[in-house]
Amino acid sequence: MFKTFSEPFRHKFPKLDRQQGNPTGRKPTAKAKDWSGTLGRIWRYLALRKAKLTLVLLMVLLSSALSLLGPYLVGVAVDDFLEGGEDTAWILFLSGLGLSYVGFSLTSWLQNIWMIEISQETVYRMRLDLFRHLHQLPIPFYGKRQQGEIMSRLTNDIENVSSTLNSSAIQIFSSVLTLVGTLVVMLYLSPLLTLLTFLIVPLMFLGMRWISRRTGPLFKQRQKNLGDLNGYIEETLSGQVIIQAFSQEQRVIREFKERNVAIRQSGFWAQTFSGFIPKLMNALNNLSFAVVAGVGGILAINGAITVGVIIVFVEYARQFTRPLNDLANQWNTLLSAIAGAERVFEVMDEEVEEKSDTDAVKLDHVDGSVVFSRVSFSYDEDEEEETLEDISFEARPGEMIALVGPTGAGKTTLIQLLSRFYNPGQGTITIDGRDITTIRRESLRSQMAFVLQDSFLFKGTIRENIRFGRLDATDEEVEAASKLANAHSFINRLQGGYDKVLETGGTGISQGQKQLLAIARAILANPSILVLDEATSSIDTVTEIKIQEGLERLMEGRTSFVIAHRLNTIRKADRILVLKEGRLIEQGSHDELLQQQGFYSGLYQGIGAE
Ligand SMILES: Nc1ncnc2c1ncn2[C@@H]1O[C@H](COP(=O)(O)OP(=O)(O)OP(=O)(O)O)[C@@H](O)[C@H]1O
Repeated sequence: MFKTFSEPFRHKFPKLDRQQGNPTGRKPTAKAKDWSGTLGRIWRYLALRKAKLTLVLLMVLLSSALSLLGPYLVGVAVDDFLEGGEDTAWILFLSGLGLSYVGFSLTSWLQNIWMIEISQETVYRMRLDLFRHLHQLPIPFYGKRQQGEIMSRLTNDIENVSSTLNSSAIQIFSSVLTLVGTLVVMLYLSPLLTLLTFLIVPLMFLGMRWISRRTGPLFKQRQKNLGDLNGYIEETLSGQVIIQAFSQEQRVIREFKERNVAIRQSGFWAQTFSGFIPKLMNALNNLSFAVVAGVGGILAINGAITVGVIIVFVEYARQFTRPLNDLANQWNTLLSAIAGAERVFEVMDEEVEEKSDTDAVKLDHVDGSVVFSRVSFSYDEDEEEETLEDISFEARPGEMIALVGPTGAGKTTLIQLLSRFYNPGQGTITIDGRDITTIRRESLRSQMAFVLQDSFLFKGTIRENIRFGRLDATDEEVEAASKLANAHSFINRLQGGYDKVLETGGTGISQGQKQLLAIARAILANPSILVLDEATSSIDTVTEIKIQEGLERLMEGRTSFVIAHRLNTIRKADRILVLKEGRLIEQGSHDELLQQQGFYSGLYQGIGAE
């Protein structure tokens, strides 16, 4: 597990936008782009509640049968009346009709509540699977996407699936059943009138196909636009301070508008096209009604059928087109839910960080000797220039290694390779003589801790935030670590002390205090290897001295890699690695490097002159 995680570190990742290659060298996974595949996967979730689903299907079957019974009874009654049947038949007919309606309501109600239960369970599992999966994805994945966009998949898209399952799925099924049932009875009553009613089916089919070909991509586009907008909102809300500091409010609003307009447009066209469906169905309905009534009338006059049959038929013809109507209406919801589900499965198909190669080992303890041999790496496989080129060095247990070099030289990249966020293109990195690709990531990272410029703090008490370093630490251990980190006195001065609740990101406490907490966290974690990113921003001298002291205690006996900006730190380092344009151009102690009169000594004059 990670000990600390920081904003500056995370900000490195968006650079991946430019990356077309595959950072981990793994094969990209095939994405679910097909309907049947997506439906099949939704089905697998539904199938987990097979028993309930069977009950629902039973209710649908019953309610569909009962909905067919009503009109049939009306027809029988009309013929009976015209033929001057017995008075008591009315009582039977009325009670039959009443029972069929009550039964219909009851079965519909039951199928509804059971289906709600199934669909809630389904999306509950989907949400959980997606969330779990998100936490196994490699860091480069997050560099390629905005957080808000990912959140949109967890919320909007899953919600879409849920509401469709609640309403549409059952309706579609019951529509299909009613259709089949109606058809059978219609054929039995009059094959000719059935054939006439059927004439509208090809028209409906063609109309629907025309419309859904247009709405499908539009719904998908709308979901995508919604994701973009969410991403943008998340980004601008978390970047409020910078936005206001640079007076960029207007630009942000303008960019928001562009995204908002995109949603309006895709939403408008999707809704407009889908709005044609009920209109088309209505027109075709009326047409079929007129044909059946007209031809039926002629047949009745000629004595080919009874009036009762015409009444039943007209009712069935409507009943026949109603499920078709419902199907057409639910089609849109279904399309948009499939688009949502596809986006959810797309993330689930992202390959997780290899959990462990079969022969990868778990390390309980490492001494902390780190060796880079001839390591080269490029974020973009197609790029000729490598980000790191032929890097070799050794860090012995407990040594402090300073990484220096101009911006963009590759210091952070080197750390990312050491923590296995990326794998080297060439060469090997070993810890205690073991190639890190043969060590389980989790166990590798549990030997490391990071103290970065702006360590991330979660919403929770100060105690919980420090305990993040080691979850089973006692209160005494948390306080002891805080004392060593020089954080104890400032924590005690805060209202609530260790129980003060911090907001996400640690708003309410200063940069320096955040760093002291990060140091306490790292001390508690007791790692063998430390990564420190020295603060570049100015911190008041008193806090800075406290931080330095805390860091020194933390570094004692651990192999430390410090992205160093301060002369003080650099001078104390056992070895300084000087990076320039991805190459390790010099290494040695401060004095050795000065004697070489090379790049470092030039850099030193610069730092010294500051
Ligand atoms: N995730 C990424 N995707 C693509 N390129 C990246 C990524 N991260 C860094 N780079 C590029 O790799 C090079 C080295 O970057 P790196 O962040 O390692 O430099 P650095 O020495 O840590 O710089 P700084 O001192 O400014 O933090 C830079 O050219 C940078 O643009």
